[in-house]
Formats: sequence, C-alpha cells, structure tokens
Amino acid sequence: QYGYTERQTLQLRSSYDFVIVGAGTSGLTIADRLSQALPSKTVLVVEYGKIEYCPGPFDPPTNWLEPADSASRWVFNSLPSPEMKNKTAFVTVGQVVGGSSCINGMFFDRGSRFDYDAWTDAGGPEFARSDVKWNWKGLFPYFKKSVKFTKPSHSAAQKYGYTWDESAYGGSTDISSSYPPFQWADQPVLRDGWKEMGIKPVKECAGGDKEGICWVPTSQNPVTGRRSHAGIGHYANVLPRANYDLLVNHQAIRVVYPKGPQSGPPVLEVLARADGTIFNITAQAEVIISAGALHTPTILQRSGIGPASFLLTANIPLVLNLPGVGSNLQDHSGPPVNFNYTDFPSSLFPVPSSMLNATFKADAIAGFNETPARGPYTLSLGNSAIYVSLPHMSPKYATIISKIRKAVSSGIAASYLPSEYQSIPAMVSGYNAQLLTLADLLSNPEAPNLESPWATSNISPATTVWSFLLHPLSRGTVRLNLTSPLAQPLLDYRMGSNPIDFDLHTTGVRFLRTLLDTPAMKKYGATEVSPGAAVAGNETALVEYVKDQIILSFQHPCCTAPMLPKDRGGVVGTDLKVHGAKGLRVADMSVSPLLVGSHLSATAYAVGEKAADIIIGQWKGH
Ligand SMILES: Cc1cc2nc3c(=O)[nH]c(=O)nc-3n(C[C@H](O)[C@H](O)[C@H](O)COP(=O)(O)OP(=O)(O)OC[C@H]3O[C@@H](n4cnc5c(N)ncnc54)[C@H](O)[C@@H]3O)c2cc1C
Repeated sequence: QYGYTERQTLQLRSSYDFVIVGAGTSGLTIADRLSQALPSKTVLVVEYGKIEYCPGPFDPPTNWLEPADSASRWVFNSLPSPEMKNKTAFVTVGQVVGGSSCINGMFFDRGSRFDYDAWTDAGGPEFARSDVKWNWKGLFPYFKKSVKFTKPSHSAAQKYGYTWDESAYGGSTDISSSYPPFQWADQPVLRDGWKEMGIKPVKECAGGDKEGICWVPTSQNPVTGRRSHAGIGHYANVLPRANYDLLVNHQAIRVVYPKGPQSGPPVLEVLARADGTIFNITAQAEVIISAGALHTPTILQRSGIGPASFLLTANIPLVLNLPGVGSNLQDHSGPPVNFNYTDFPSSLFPVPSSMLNATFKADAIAGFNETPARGPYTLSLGNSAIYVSLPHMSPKYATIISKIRKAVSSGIAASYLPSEYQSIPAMVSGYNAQLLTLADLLSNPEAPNLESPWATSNISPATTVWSFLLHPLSRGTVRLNLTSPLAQPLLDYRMGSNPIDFDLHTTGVRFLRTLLDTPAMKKYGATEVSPGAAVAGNETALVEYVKDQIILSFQHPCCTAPMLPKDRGGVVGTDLKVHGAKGLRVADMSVSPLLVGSHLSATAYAVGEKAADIIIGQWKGH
C-alpha cells in the first residue's frame, strides 16, 4: 500500500561490499547512511519478512496485535519464569521491512543521560578510554540526527499544554517525531494527580533529563498521522539509489569463515523462504548483523560463535567461544495498580468510551483520513508518561542499594546468573560490574527507574496505571531451539532470578498507590481495586501480588550481544566488531549492555546512526 513493493531487489550482484542482515530499525538506518556516504560501495540488506503495510497500533480498521497483520511479526511465548509462578512472557518482534519500528506502539522517547553513561561505566576503563564513546555525550548527536521533529501547532500546544525544546532535535531524516493533534478530555486528571504527588513537569524529556512528567513525541507523520518507520524513512523514500539493494523473504542462516574467524569478511549463508534453496552471499568488506535482540544471537550461535558448552550440546562446530552471545536478556516488566471512580463526571467528552458511539467513531475515522489528519486515531496509544527515580519513590531506597552492593561483595550475585555462567569468570565479573553500575544509577535522584504511561484516566471497568521497572537486575538467555535451529529461539527471561528485583517492583507499586490519595483523584471518588489496602504494611502480600499480576515483557527485549569487553562477557567492542572475528559487526538493540529507561526505537535509530558513522569512518577513501 505504500507503493514500493515492486522496489525490492530481484537480481542480486555477484558480491556486495556490505551485507546487512535485517531490514529493521537499526539495519535500514545503516544501509541508508552507508549507501549515501559511500557511493562507490554496494550495500545489500537481507530481510526475513516482506514489505507490508504497517498500521499504527490504534489505526482503523485493524487494531494492534489483531491477526490481520500477523504476517509482519514473530510471536513468542517465553519459557516459564519459576520465580514468577512460572508465568511466560508474550513477546513480539517485527518480521517485515522496517522491523519492529513497523509494528511498535510509536511512543518515541529516549532514555535519560544517565542510562547511556551507564553503558560506558559497565564496560569499565577500557570503554571509558575508547575514542568512540557510547555514553550520552557520544550518542546525543546521533539522537538528534536520527529524527526530524515537527513542533505541534500553536492551538494544540495551547489546548493540551504541550512543551518542547527544539535544541534536543535538529535532524532532517525522513523519520518523523511529532505530537498528536488530539488528547482525550480526561488526560489532565492523572496529570493533576501526579503533580500533587510532587512529580514535576519537564519541558523537554528528549534532552537527557527526564525525571518528572513528560510529553513524549510519537513516531508519526505530522500531517497524515500515519506511522513513520524505517521501511519508509530509510528505504522507500531514499530510492532510487543504484548501490542500495534489498532482498526480502530470505532468512540469514549463519556466517561462514572458510579459513577461520580472522580470515576476513565471512560469507553469509541464506535460505530463500519461497522455495527452500540455500545459497551464499559474498561480502567484500563486512557483514553487519542487525536482526534484533532475539534473532541476532541465533545467527551467531548457528555460526559457531557463542558459549562453547552450548555449541557442543547443539553439535555446532566451535568457531569462537563467546559465552556472552545470547546472554544478558533484559526487558521492561511490571504489575498494574487498578482503580475505579465512584464519581467520574459524565460531562468530560470525548473519552475512550465515546468511541462506542457510532456517530463519534465514524467522524473519528473520517478525521483520520483528512489532510491534515485529526481526531482520536492520531493519538496512537498516547504520548504522556511519568518517569520517577528510586530516591523519589521511597526514603528506603538506600537499603535496596546496599543490598545490591552487598550481593556483589559477598559473591552471592553470581548465583543469580544462569547456572552455565556461574563458573565463567568473565560472565560473573561482567554481571558484578553491571550491578555496581546500576547501584550508582539507582541512587541518582535524577535517573528514573519507574515509568507509568497514560493516555486517559478512565477506562471501564477499571483504570490501570502500570509500574514499568526500567532497570531490572535479573538476566535471561536466548538460545537456539535445538530441535529446530532455524525456527524461533527459546527465550528464558528468568524474571525475578535476582530477588532484589522484587524490592524494586514493590517500591514502584507502593509509590503508584499514593496517587489515589491525591485531591485530584479523591475529587472523583477514585477507589483502589487492586492490590488493595491489605498490602499496605505487608511486603509478603505485595510480592505475591507482583508475582500474580506482573506482565513479563513490555516488548523491549535487548542486550543479548552486549557491547562490553570480552573479559566482562561482551560480544562486541565499542567499534561494534565481534570480538575475535574479522569483517563482522553487530548493530541493533542486542548491543546495548544495559536496558535503558525508555521504549527502544529511538535508541535503535541512534545506534544505527552511530554505527554507520563508525563504519563510514573506516571505509571512506578505501
Ligand atoms: C509490539 C511492540 C511494541 C513496541 N512499542 C514501542 C514503542 O511504543 N516505542 C518504542 O520506541 N519502541 C517500541 N518497541 C521496541 C522497538 O520498536 C524495538 O526495540 C526496536 O525497533 C528494535 O530495533 P532493532 O533494529 O534492534 O530490531 P528490529 O527493528 O526488530 O529489526 C530486526 C529485523 O531483522 C529481521 N530478521 C531477524 N532475523 C533475521 C534473519 N535470520 N534473516 C534476515 N532477517 C532477519 C527481522 O525481520 C527484522 O526486520 C516495541 C516493539 C514491539 C515488538
């Protein structure tokens, strides 16, 4: 429906300079930049999925996760997490040109400056000395470059109280970041409650400082209200470019080094999904894997690059022993706080239930199809959230921090890792370094550890505010499914395997419950449904509530090929080259060593931009 399906490549060249695996958020950013900056070099992107139309999560006629667009996504059920009453995580990732930017919730925020500084801290002195800094200062120019920001109209800004600071932006790409021209009439109710809790509005949350109440842009075209994603912004709209090819409907199986991992760029082995044929693609310069946090480790593992013990079990010849491949899985998770109003004013209009009225809904659909688009369908899932630090949530935060530090100093932290890692010094040392970095981060009153997004305040039968844990301490794994290595991998989230995560979860829930005591909420008779007053002084009951009600994934898997030194369990260095392999890089959300306190697409674009600059720097003039 975007009119570019015919633009996929049907005839391959005999070889390419750069072969990129995955036409996703980071992958297409890199392909666009390389093919533009290096016109004499050829770039091929190999993508598992096809070119599909990707509606926003709340666009008519289909809604998010409905089967109609299931062809554009993988759906996973993780292995059970024993510490969470054997709950499994429902996880999706994009399987389409545009990757997950094509199916996500379009909430377009960045982490706080401290989240990215923590990436470098977790890497230790070697990373702090690196010329290619992956801290906030080193990444901010790429955040700016990666999107084109359009400020809201004067009337929308006046009506809803939108604030922004254009100095956080400045890019001219075709990836749009804008504010929707619509809000539900009851959106300010919770906003007033948050303010009464002492949470302060922040003028611009994309500039590194976001502790407070944030307006968050949406990844949408400011005129049409339609989703803006990598398939459009970094492929369709930059064509024609003679040196930029895209091969769809092909699965990258593995990379092969005929003469060992130091012998130069590997060959990429590919499966044509249409007829099952397998063939090789030759890269003259590099293979760059950008298949996302759940698939990048599978390609490396099938290549014999991964934990030696696992590869032995899998009967895959060892090429490089890198235990970190498929380790370090993290995601945002959290339980809800549910409440009802006894006295919500029926005069507030429109609210989400207004969509039940056929006339209102018909006008909403008509408005979405106008130019410029207007009305509820432009709102996506909403664009406001609070971000709160641990010290601001609880005066007892120091006890939690000292528990984290003590777990490291006593050596017990190692026992929270998957058993296969507990005797590998690099994995233990890397995890300890992460925990100490997180202890510093969580002590910082400016570094948020809770997010609670909202778009409305009253959805029948009960309103929910979610407590997203932004910086979890537990670590999971991604492993090939040995009975079917080309199929979806096995995800073991191991949520709650570090028990201190329960302290962080209960702190978030206790904090959110105090919303119901604010005059703004009492005014409308807000009444808690769950967890309820019984948990007030009862930590055990609250932990049970967390285990019963937690959602294990808010669709932000990351960190499974971490950018860390090898002796800290890392898979890639600050140049994104796989440790010990020549001509092979990874660039996507698997390289982030620590989960950032935001939804991930803005970071995935920035990672792509910075990766492209590093690669261009190496090859320009060669
Ligand atoms: C349902 C959902 C909701 C989300 N909501 C938000 C949100 O509101 N805001 C936000 O900022 N972030 C959100 N995210 C997260 C964010 O979109 C992703 O973290 C980010 O886009 C990941 O980028 P990536 O480049 O790492 O991977 P992706 O963009 O997922 O790209 C990976 C690509 O590799 C391809 N691929 C995989 N394996 C192979 C193979 N073997 N061969 C060839 N190709 C392969 C895939 O098909 C895919 O196209 C959401 C994600 C999901 C799934």
